[in-house]
Amino acid sequence: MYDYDLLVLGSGPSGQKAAIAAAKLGKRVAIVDRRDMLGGVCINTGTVPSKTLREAVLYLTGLSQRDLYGSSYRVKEQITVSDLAARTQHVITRQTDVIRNQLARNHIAMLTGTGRFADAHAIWLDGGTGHDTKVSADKIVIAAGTRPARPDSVDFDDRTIVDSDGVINLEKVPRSMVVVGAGVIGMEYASMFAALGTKVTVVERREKMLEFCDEEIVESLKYHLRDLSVTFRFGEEVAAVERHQTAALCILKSGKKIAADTVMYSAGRQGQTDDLALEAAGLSADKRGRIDVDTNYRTAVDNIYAVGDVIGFPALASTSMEQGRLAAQHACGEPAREMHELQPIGIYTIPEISFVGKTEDELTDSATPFEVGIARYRELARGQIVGDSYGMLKLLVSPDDGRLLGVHVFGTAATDIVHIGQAVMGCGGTVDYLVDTVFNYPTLSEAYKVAALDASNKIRNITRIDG
Ligand SMILES: Cc1cc2nc3c(=O)[nH]c(=O)nc-3n(C[C@H](O)[C@H](O)[C@H](O)COP(=O)(O)OP(=O)(O)OC[C@H]3O[C@@H](n4cnc5c(N)ncnc54)[C@H](O)[C@@H]3O)c2cc1C
Ligand SMILES: NC(=O)c1ccc[n+]([C@@H]2O[C@H](COP(=O)([O-])OP(=O)(O)OC[C@H]3O[C@@H](n4cnc5c(N)ncnc54)[C@H](O)[C@@H]3O)[C@@H](O)[C@H]2O)c1
Repeated sequence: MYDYDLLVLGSGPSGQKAAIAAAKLGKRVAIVDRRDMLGGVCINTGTVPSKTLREAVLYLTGLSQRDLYGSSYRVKEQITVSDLAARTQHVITRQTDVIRNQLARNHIAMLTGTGRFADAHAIWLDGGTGHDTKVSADKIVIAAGTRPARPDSVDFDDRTIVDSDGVINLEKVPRSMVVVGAGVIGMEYASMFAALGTKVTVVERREKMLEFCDEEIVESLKYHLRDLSVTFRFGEEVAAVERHQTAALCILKSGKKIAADTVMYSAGRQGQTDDLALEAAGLSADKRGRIDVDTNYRTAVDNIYAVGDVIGFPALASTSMEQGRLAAQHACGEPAREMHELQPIGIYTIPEISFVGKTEDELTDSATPFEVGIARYRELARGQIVGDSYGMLKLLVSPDDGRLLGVHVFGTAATDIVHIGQAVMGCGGTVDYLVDTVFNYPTLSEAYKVAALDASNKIRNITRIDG
């Protein structure tokens, strides 16, 4: 008899949902995580702190209100790190309490410490007492997540040269900053610091950034960030980052050197599998620490599952939660439907970006005909009311049957309103539904109707000409 029916390694979004799903099926469940890491990277160093920091930045700088009150409008003149940290700490504490409560009321045992495999049905729990405890389970779910990649060529000191974990603990708002890597993490933090008045330089190895997004929207983002004095260096690779007395020095392969108060290295992440003694369970990870799974999130060993960032793409809190739930259902022999293929992407840059479905480039590459319908926030009453003159919603519509092929949103509440398009697409709706629907007025959601009318008008014009 095992100690538990299901044991989860890691309490991030995927681990929590796996544990709760199994508990709801009446299983005896335990979840293991290190002290002070309840909620995982998501709550403690990643999603939640970064999104809270963004809200604090937007509020205190008054940036989103400047269209209405003038370019010098600010809520607070000198914004300090403690102004920003206060809000972040408050939200982390509250969210951790919520998670602790949810786990407790589902009778999930919380085991504190680092787990490593003893064999395929047991782990050693190192609680820091000097005496490891063996805990066994019928099924084990690995939800160990990732940590920032830290190459040897970068002289991290967690003060002037930081990764995305360290950036939330900076002692002061830097006057200048180099962001290495224009991925999602890099661009979200570049936006926040630029809004705070830091002179930001972004160095990116590729010629373009956020290539999976709509190109027009990425162009708009670059325009806005340049307006906040961000410099982009595309097609440039950082070879090394050195710490000096007064500043950090970023050395590019091209020979350029960039000095800055702070360097944030955000060029990828590494699966947290090196502490897991995977070989004791008959498992292994790839060189980026990721574990292979099948469509049911089962690893090469039948009773062991892996979910969340540790299995790689798309590595989002949103998808991780679903993976955890589905893995637990499968492990407990409970039938479940597959995750819906339509998954939204939300990027909390300033302004924010969100989309679902295909991009124009993808449709063009696959020779799929489409028409574009656009709504600009500045032409919506709500856009004027909230002072967003740059936002836009773009619908990509099939001229053959009116199906929505993609929805792309830029600006205020993009990450929320994208779900309207996702629901219509997911239910097989067409552009006609949006044309015929009455939306609350004044709202940003009304953009759907405006864009749908735009696309329908264009399709009708072509049909008239084409016969
Ligand atoms: C700066 C940043 C911003 C982000 N923003 C967003 C966003 O806006 N939206 C979004 O959807 N996603 C975002 N993400 C991604 C999101 O945070 C991750 O996808 C999500 O946290 C992954 O969840 P997970 O369940 O894999 O576990 P994680 O949250 O990675 O947590 C893993 C947990 O496992 C524990 N663990 C590891 N090894 C062991 C062991 N041996 N024993 C015990 N415990 C162990 C760790 O301590 C940790 O608590 C962001 C990430 C970062 C870094
Ligand atoms: N809003 C969100 O959903 C959100 C927010 C943050 C993070 N995340 C997730 O976190 C994960 C990690 O994000 P990330 O941004 O760290 O990784 P990433 O791999 O997406 O981006 C890293 C970037 O750094 C560049 N790069 C690598 N080495 C370089 C070098 N030496 N010099 C210059 N450029 C270099 C790469 O070309 C790449 O564009 C992603 O999977 C992302 O989905 C999601």
